[in-house]
Amino acid sequence: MHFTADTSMEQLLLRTLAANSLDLIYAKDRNGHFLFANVALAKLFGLNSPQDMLGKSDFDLYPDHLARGYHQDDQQVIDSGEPIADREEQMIDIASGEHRWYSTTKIPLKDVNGAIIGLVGITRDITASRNTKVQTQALNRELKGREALRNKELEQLSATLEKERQLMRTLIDALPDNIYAKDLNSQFLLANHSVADSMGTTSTEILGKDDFDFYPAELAQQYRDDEQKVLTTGKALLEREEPAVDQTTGRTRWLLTSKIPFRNKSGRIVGLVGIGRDISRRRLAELALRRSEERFRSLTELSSDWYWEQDERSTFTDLTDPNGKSGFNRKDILGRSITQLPYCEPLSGCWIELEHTQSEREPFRGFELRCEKPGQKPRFISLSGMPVFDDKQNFCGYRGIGQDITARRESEDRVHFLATHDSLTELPNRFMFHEILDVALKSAQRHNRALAVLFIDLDRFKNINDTLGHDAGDQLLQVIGQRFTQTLRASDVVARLGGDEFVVLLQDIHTEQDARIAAQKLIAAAVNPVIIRDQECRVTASVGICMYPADADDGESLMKNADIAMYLAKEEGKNTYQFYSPNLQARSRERLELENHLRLAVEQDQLFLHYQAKRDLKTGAVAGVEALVRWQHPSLGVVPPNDFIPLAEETGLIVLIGRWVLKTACLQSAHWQQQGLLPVCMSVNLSPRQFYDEYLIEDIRLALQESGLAPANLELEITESMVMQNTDRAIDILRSLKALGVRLAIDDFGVGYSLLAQIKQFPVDTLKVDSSFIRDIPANFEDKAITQAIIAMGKTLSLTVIAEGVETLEQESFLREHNCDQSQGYFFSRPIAAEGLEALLRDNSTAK
Ligand SMILES: Nc1nc2c(ncn2[C@@H]2O[C@@H]3COP(=O)(O)O[C@H]4[C@@H](O)[C@H](n5cnc6c(=O)[nH]c(N)nc65)O[C@@H]4COP(=O)(O)O[C@H]3[C@H]2O)c(=O)[nH]1
Repeated sequence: MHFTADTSMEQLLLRTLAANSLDLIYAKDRNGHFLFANVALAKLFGLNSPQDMLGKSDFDLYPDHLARGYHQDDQQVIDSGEPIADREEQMIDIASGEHRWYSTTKIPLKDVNGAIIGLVGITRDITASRNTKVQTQALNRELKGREALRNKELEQLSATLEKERQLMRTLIDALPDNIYAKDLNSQFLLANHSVADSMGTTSTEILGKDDFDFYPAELAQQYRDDEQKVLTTGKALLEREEPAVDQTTGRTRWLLTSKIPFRNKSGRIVGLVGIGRDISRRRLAELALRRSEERFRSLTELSSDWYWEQDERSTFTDLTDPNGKSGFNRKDILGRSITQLPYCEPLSGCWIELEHTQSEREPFRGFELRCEKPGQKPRFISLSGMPVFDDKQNFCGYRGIGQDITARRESEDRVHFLATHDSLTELPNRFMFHEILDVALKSAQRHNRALAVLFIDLDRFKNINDTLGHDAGDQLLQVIGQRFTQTLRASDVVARLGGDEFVVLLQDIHTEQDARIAAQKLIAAAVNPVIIRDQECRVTASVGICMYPADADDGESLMKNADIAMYLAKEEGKNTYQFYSPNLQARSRERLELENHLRLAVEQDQLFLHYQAKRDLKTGAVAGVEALVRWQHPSLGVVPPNDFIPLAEETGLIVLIGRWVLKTACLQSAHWQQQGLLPVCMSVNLSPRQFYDEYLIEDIRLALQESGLAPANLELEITESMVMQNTDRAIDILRSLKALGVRLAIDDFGVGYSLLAQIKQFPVDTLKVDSSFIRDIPANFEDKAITQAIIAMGKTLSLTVIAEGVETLEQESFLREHNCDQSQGYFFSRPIAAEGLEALLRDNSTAK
């Protein structure tokens, strides 16, 4: 079927549209022959008019393979009655030969009955849009691909970020430091476990809160102020040490805190990051260290110690000496070793020993040095040091302390001095003397030289000690000790053995004569008076000499033999010297035996009394009786008092003997009275020791009490010398005795040359003229004059005067003539036993 010219308006419009359409518009019959084609289609085939298309099929226009395809599509539309819409397909532009894309819609062409008579097709050149579409699709595809990629990347990134976030979180939570972030209001944006734990909360709960929610206000305010400063100034706060209170334990911890501002992209500060490291331990350690250092410093300041350090060459590198006790300036010692210390020398050991110790890197303790700077007192220091090693055990040097031990050393020297010297005289003591003697003996042996030991005992020293008191005695010993030392040569040694005993070592001597001269000098030195408390005190010295090697060849024997010789000198009358000789030893032994026997004598009642009567020169009657002690020695027979009283006095046994005499004499006198005899005064001798014995008064009181004797019938005889030494003390004792009611007599008067004025002070009743003045009467004019004077003096003082040792009628006549009150002596009566005297007393009683 063809379209005709008389189609309606509508057809016209369609034709116009179709003719002008750029799309290819066509209609085909059921066989595929074109019923209609518009201009655009005709142009496609290079035909001038669409009319040229009519009746043709695609096989006429297209290559077969294309035509077949189109034909199939056509048939499909015709057969199925279903249109093909917008089928895109590529077609060749026949005119240009180029491939172009078309979108084809084929719709079944129906007649008025609805029967399909062909098809209508519209094909639009969509090459451009297709290309655009393809491009767009490609672009989209690419975009999609990219998006997918990006999404993948984003996913990966986010996974990575999450991982990192987790990692970071784990990390910051695992860190022991406080890590947190805060916003501009100091509110927490982030906080790790450490922060949360210290605040007693959780990392989540903390968010949005600030320090005021957890800390005391003052502390929180301090934090806030710091943070605001960081946030406003933009300056980080770095490593500030600050306290923090642990909210769980309440414990104050110390944190080393840094707060750093952080900014957004535009550089504006939006918050801060904080890191706080717990430095409590470090601080405690520092505190402990500081305290330890302070302690060390204050102890160093307090102590007399100083502290030093040395390098590996053992030279000083440091000196801590806050009190300047070392006596060294730093510059004096830095760079020097101990052996190079100025003005110092070793005391203990020697430099080599110390150097060896230090080279062996061994510790040393108490290495003592003597330091003596010119013109200064020597100082003593002690150094102790320990080697110092580093972690790898490499030797780094020494460190140690120093101590000024001058005081200790001086006191040690003092102790040594005291141990070896007599504290009173400061002379060497017995111990020291033995040491010196041993050394001297060895030297004498080696050099074949002689030496001498002189034993000195002061005569009458005990008397002075007893009468003047111990202080005076001590003073005397000091003076005599000094004199002895000054008298001898520097090489000689004077020592004090104790009491009044001195010993001298003469070293450089050749003969006995040298020792003799020394002994004479010593005796002369002792004899010079010593003024003590304004009183002249005199002692003499008895010296015993023992020579090495002649008399002994060891120290002990030398001392012993010199002692024996000294006793001989005493026996020889004192104030003299005596050389040792072997027979002296026998005498000394005898003396020792006597002493032992005397002791036994007291215990075994070997002592007894003789009594000597005194005559009243006016009446001729017995005026009194003197008790005189005797010793009935088991083998020697009766020993006279002059043979044992001095020994008893020396050994102190006299006190016991005297007590016994007192008691016995009082009992005897009382006994005579009980026998009906007239009471006579009983005289008893007191020895110096006894006189000054602290129990004397008590002894007398007891003797009187036990015997019942009236005190007035007891007279105590004391010698002139006993009271003249320490008159004050003697007067005191005499007064105490007088207070007992007893009589007192001065015996042996005249030999001591006492002055009348002195005698006046003593509360005595009787003066006994010494027998030495009587002995040569009437021949000796002088003795007569002295006796006369003594009697006169006694009478002036209203004292009873009695003469001793009256042996002849002439003597007694002389005494009576010169108003002497009484006489005592062999002329009237010898000392006799109690029984004999009892008879005399009886006669005396009957005569009255
Ligand atoms: N040649 C001579 N001698 C005469 C004569 N008349 C008396 N005698 C002796 O002279 C001494 C007198 O005693 P004395 O001067 O106190 O001297 C006493 C006295 O100092 C002391 N003595 C005696 N008995 C004691 C005593 O009990 N205690 C103390 N402490 N000393 C005593 O011993 C010294 C000597 O005593 P005796 O040997 O008993 O010696 C006695 C006596 O026997 C005489 O006419 N011619």
